[in-house]
Amino acid sequence: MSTIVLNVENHIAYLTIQSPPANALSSQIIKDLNELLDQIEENPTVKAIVLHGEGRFFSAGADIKEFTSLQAHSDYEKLAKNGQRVFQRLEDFKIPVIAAIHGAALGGGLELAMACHMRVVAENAKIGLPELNLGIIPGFAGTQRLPRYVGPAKAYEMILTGEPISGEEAVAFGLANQAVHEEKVLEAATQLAVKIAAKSRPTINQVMELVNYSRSDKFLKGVEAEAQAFGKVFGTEDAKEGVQAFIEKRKPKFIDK
Ligand SMILES: C/C=C/C(=O)SCCNC(=O)CCNC(=O)[C@H](O)C(C)(C)COP(=O)(O)OP(=O)(O)OC[C@H]1O[C@@H](n2cnc3c(N)ncnc32)[C@H](O)[C@@H]1OP(=O)(O)O
Repeated sequence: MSTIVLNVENHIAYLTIQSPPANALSSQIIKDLNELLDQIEENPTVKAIVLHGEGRFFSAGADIKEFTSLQAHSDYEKLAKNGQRVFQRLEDFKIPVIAAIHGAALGGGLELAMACHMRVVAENAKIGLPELNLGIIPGFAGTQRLPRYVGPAKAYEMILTGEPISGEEAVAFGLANQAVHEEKVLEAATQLAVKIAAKSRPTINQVMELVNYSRSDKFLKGVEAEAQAFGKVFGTEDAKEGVQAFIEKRKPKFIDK
């Protein structure tokens, strides 16, 4: 069964993605995340959140196998909008969220991590937006958040080549706060959360509200355009080919249509 588990300890809420083998973000996981945010919101003791994944990866992205169950452009657009809405809620949260990333944060996995406020990564983690390898485009606001962190030149390179960067590179480009050995990721994220949890909750809440104003006005427009484009791109032959090639574990043959 795929899910996310919530565990609150010493003012820190741990959200653990448990969806083997890749912690792929199915619609169910995104729904579960939204419900757990309701629970955290109702808990006045929580002052910091650590989001991590059980098993080999933080998350390898949206559930590619679930894509094959959808048909209409509007279904894919809805899938993108739903993920964007929950990730936006996370970014707007009044409690800081630290993503603890090991293994891989790819596609929707990185988009989820980018909606968090801080990222602690494994030095050897694979971090990227590989959607174009599937003949599709990012759909959970990756085209809007990645340039914000790494600047447009690196964002173009990462999205257009689909190639991941390492945790160490992610720190160098401003995408992550610190890179540590993969076995120390959760511990390092917890240490950061403990420092935050020592502060007064009203001051934490105020900072979360204020830093959000630094976002560009065009961000939400860009996010909406991305969801529409995500739906449209699924109408191409190349999207069908890319998704099928992933499932069949072979290289896609794109025909530019
Ligand atoms: C709006 C958002 C859109 C998106 O997010 S689109 C998805 C973007 N993400 C990706 O394209 C990443 C795809 N996955 C990979 O590149 C690789 O996988 C990894 C680098 C994460 C790991 O590679 P390796 O160590 O060689 O393992 P493995 O055999 O490829 O994967 C292990 C199992 O995990 C499943 N899996 C991996 N990623 C996904 C996914 N995103 N959705 C559904 N399943 C996934 C595989 O199929 C396989 O499963 P089995 O063991 O049954 O063959």
